[in-house]
Amino acid sequence: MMVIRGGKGTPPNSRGNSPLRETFRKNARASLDKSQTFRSPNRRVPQANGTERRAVRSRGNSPGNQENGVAYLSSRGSETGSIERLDDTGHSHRIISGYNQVEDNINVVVRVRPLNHKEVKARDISVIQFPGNGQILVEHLPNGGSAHKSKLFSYNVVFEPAATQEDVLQFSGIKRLIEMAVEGFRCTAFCYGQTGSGKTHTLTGPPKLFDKKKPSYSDAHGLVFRSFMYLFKLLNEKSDVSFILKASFLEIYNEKVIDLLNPGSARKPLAVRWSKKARGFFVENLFTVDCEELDDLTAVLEEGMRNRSVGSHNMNDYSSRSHTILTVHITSEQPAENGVFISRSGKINFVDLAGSEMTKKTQSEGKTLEEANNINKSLMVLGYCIASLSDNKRRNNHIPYRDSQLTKLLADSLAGNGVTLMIACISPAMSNLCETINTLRYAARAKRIRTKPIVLMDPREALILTLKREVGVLQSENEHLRTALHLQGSPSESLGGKRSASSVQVDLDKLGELEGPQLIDLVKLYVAENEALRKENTELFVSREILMRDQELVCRDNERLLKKLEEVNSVCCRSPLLPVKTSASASTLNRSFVDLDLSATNIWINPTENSLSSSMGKITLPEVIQKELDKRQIGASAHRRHNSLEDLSKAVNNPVRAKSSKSANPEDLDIRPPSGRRFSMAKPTNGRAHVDSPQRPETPASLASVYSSEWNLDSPSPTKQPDAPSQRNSLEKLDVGRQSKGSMEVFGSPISVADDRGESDSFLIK
Ligand SMILES: Nc1ncnc2c1ncn2[C@@H]1O[C@H](COP(=O)(O)OP(=O)(O)OP(=O)(O)O)[C@@H](O)[C@H]1O
Repeated sequence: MMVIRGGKGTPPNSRGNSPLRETFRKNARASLDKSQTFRSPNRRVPQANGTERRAVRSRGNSPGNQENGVAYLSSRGSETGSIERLDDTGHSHRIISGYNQVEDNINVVVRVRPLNHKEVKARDISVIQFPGNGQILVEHLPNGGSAHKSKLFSYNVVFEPAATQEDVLQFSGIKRLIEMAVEGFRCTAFCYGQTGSGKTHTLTGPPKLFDKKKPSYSDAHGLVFRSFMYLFKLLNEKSDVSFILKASFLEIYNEKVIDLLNPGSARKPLAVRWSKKARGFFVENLFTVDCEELDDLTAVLEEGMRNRSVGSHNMNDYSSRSHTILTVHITSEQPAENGVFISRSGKINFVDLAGSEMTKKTQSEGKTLEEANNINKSLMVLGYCIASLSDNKRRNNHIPYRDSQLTKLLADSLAGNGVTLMIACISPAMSNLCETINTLRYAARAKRIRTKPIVLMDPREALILTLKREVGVLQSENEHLRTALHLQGSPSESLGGKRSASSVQVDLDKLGELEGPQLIDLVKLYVAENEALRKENTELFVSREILMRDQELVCRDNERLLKKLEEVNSVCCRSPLLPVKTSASASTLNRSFVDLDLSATNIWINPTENSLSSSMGKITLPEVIQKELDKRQIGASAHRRHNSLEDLSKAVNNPVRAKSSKSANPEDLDIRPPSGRRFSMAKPTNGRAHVDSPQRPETPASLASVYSSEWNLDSPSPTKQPDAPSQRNSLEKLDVGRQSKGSMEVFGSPISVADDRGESDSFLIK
């Protein structure tokens, strides 16, 4: 298993000195050095003056993406262009041409192999022309009569017969695919074409390359090995990211999945199953090898190549008799903000499809014929799937992935969240015209398929990241509310003394090493802290709202009393008995809000109890009035109600239902039905809570009539007691019994109050 650990706070050189990393670097460097030998001999052409001229150059409007002076044809850009190579005689030959490509469609490139010895011997001619701009012109198509017609096809990139293996690596778009796999995408590169068209040659190299125990590196090495080297080069550059590589190699032979890394003497087939969790097919018990170094990946490739099924027929002496899939899983861990690591799981599949065969031409018989039939059948299913997926009308209908093992395993690459590159291999020979046209049509259809690439991220870490952000927001919001409400206490208190996730010092270097259970613990900690903060947040909002309501009631009562006083003064006395001045008037209270400058923050702050009580203290109320007020618990309510908040909060924070006998005092709440219409709760009778129906709303106006006593603040003698029964009822309604049972939810969640028979009703607190 390759682990290049990194993280915030760890100096790169200290990581670089780890023996594991040093081994990796040495190997990667050695392997990359070997890559120098891949340089095509005709890449630099000796000049008459003894200098060397670069043999690959761009022409026309080909992309200006220059690397070491070599023009690169981007397969994902919007440019069109071509690349030429100068031959030994100094003549230029175009080797590659490209056309702009639409993002997220399957990227299709075509490689045309040279005429082989057999074809040359048989004086076969090439029917392929290369007009440039990613186009292929196929000539000599039968036109029904004696004349011939031609057909033009367009692809992302076209590799002409002179293109080398290195050119395919550089210009096919495989490099971008590897980069995306490292970024967490699921990528697939697959070769398609008739038998003997050069699929295996393109992916892995010529036959017998892997027959030797220790193959020497050569120009002949195909795309897979070159991709491995590019992958390690990339990983080496990303020193701040840790990577874990794993590889598997399988073949689908006669519809049976065989593990090429662990075939066993009986070559027992493995089952292909559907994973509900991953929503995709997978091969059960497939051997997966941890790969620390490039050599490990190469060993996987060599082992698989040695174990795969190869046969001989008329058109290819080393014909693949199976479809092979080599997969490299790339898991990365990258430090993100707040000491959290982001994990991504990408992969890249290299798929070498067995070639379609015209059994008449290949003269297959017996075992080879059976193989050919299975190959053709599975390719036909693949063809159906591609045709359906490329047709906008049919792509949402049933796609027959389940009809072959191949399509099951390629389903995600074809239509899922992956990124796919198709390399269509064709023969230029006239004798293969029919198969060539079929392959080109196939490829043209595949080009129309759109995929939706997504990055796979570890959900636990994504969750940690989200929770951490949320905790931060809630903490600052709660801090703000606490300051506004003049409340003491730290968030840790609100967690009930529990350890908070934010207090845990996450060691960035060690986070990546955390095992599953430890990560789960961390997530749990964050969830707990998040919940506690939410609770606290709710409590603070409840406190604020209730204090506001209390204040409002006190102000209204005060105003009503003052109004009555004025009336009494004007009716009973010739001259006013008292200067109408109370420090607890609504205007005063409102002024105190202004003084606190809360309008700006839109946060209401309860005027300090001291200021309220001191101002109230200036007023000597008549005893009977004081009694009445005490009875109704007005004035002192702010304090009392504040105390009851604790209970209320407890009730609120307990699961939806909570006994109100201990928790909320409904008197302290302005309770409204869920519709928002306000109504009151009647005083409990015989221990029962009675809930008035919403059809009998109790408005602030009706509450205003509660205090109908007429009194003179200067005069100790009360003039009237509250007497009207309706008013008394209202008063009683206000003074809802503390014994009533109920349950509630605050702010958007219903509160229900149940009597001792279990009947309940729900409310919203505004
Ligand atoms: N671009 C090329 N340059 C030189 N030789 C090539 C090229 N492409 C293919 N060949 C040669 O053609 C022969 C057949 O190629 P290969 O085995 O790769 O075909 P294939 O498409 O994989 O066939 P099958 O489907 O039967 O496995 C091999 O000897 C291979 O080396």
